[in-house]
Amino acid sequence: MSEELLTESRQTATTDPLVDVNGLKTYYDTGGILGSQPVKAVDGVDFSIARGETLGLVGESGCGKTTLGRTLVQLETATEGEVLFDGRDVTTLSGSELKKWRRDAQIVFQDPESSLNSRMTVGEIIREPLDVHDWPNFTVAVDDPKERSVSLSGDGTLTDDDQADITVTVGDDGPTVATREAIPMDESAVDVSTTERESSVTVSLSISVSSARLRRARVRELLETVGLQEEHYYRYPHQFSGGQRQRVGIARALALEPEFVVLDEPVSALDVSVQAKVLNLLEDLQERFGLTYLFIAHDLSVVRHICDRVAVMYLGHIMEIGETEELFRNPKNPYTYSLLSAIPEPDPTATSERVTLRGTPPSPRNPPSGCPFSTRCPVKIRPDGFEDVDEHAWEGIELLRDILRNREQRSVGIRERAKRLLGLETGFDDIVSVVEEVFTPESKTPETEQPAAEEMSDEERLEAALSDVPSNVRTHIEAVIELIEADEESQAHQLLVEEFGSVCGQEPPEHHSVSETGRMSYCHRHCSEHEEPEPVFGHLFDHD
Ligand SMILES: Nc1ncnc2c1ncn2[C@@H]1O[C@H](COP(=O)(O)OP(=O)(O)OP(=O)(O)O)[C@@H](O)[C@H]1O
Repeated sequence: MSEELLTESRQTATTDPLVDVNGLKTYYDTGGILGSQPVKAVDGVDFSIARGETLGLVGESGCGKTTLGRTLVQLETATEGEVLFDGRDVTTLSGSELKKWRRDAQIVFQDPESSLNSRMTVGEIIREPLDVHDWPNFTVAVDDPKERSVSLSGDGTLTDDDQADITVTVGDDGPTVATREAIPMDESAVDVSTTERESSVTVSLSISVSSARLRRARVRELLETVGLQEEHYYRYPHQFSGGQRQRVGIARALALEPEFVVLDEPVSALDVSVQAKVLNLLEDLQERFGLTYLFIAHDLSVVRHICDRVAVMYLGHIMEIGETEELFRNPKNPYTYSLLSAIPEPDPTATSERVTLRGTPPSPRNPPSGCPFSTRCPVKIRPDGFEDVDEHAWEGIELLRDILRNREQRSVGIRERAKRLLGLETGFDDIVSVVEEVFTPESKTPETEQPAAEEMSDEERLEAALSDVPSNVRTHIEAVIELIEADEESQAHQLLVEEFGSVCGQEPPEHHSVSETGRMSYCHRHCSEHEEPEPVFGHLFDHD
């Protein structure tokens, strides 16, 4: 497709949303006893997916991708917010209305091994949704050029939907019948007659083929559609390879002709050689049936290849969302940048700097206040007066604060928390050891320069660790140490927040438009007063 055409089709796509998500939250364990916090798996997201578009959803493990995908197809109940599907909020549907809508939105799971019932044949697996939904419903549309009132007798249900299973056209030479392509039924299986009056017409319909037979025929067609063979109908999942099993999962998802499909890591469990084939199949199916996809993935190169736009998720929030190529080439959000910088650069002469994120994301039970990424952000805004503190000392402050922040884990000792956060195997005996670990200048770490720690007093060890830390920082770190030694951990944390905190840890950011194509980024750095990023990370925002 030429560049121009691509742009044009994408512009058309974004003006016609099929799925429109507003303020969506999905929390788990909301009825927690003893005041325990819910898991805020999805914590207020807004985005839309255009008809025919593939939106990628990426982010570290546990950031809420699967929960978001499952909430969109109503396999999880939204705690708050709405999911508009063709303009209708599906979070409020229940009973038969919900069942009817489920046909339109399906999901393909990551692991075809565990998502397919091993005791059912492949045919039964694909047929199951058809049975559950009593497919086909034999909806009948009547096209009468004289536009008289129409009634139906015999088989079928009258509809004015242009996607009716059977269309009867009333004509001077008698009625003619057309069946929809997805119904594997010959027109000759429908016996139709009409009784016409001046202002009304009655259509009598008799269908001579059983639903069971049609379902079997539909399954055979679906097998072929996904690149399997008719004779696979009676085989069991264990007789197939991983790629074939995923094709079965895809056929099952397509059985009811959905408009929207959540693909939850559809190729992650497959051999690399098979991945491309399944991805090609998904692309072909999208084109053939006009499908809209939410494509959840870990593998960013796959996302870059297959998605029109990408949403980057962190701790239940969408940090950045926009057109794929633009976002990959020039990420605007510090988290997107960090995530992308972890991909090995194909061009060895490329100069962009890698950002290694420390530790793992915070728990969604206890997310940070302010920006969700604030505890790990490489370009977090500093408060006035500390702009010149060197990176190493500032990183020490952030680490110390993070160790103390995790109130949820208060039962876990400071030593253990430090160990988990820093990913170090060596233990920490006390706060002095922690301060030593996080603040000791790198130039002083070789053992030859220092007497062994056990030969030094605590004062000497702290002196060595904080020797390069500027006095305006050091005063506060010493106060923190005193508070921790007095068992006043939460006060120590409070002190760090008050002295070294900034807007990033205090207020949630806004979503800022960061490109002409409408890409959005959730970061305080886009506010005019904070636009000047620190020189060390200047390249993050100076990339065009
Ligand atoms: N049924 C559940 N009950 C309680 N917590 C849950 C449940 N399902 C998921 N979670 C939690 O919600 C958070 C988001 O999980 P989710 O599976 O949506 O993330 P993810 O980004 O899809 O992760 P992965 O990439 O590993 O699949 C995690 O902290 C997870 O432990």
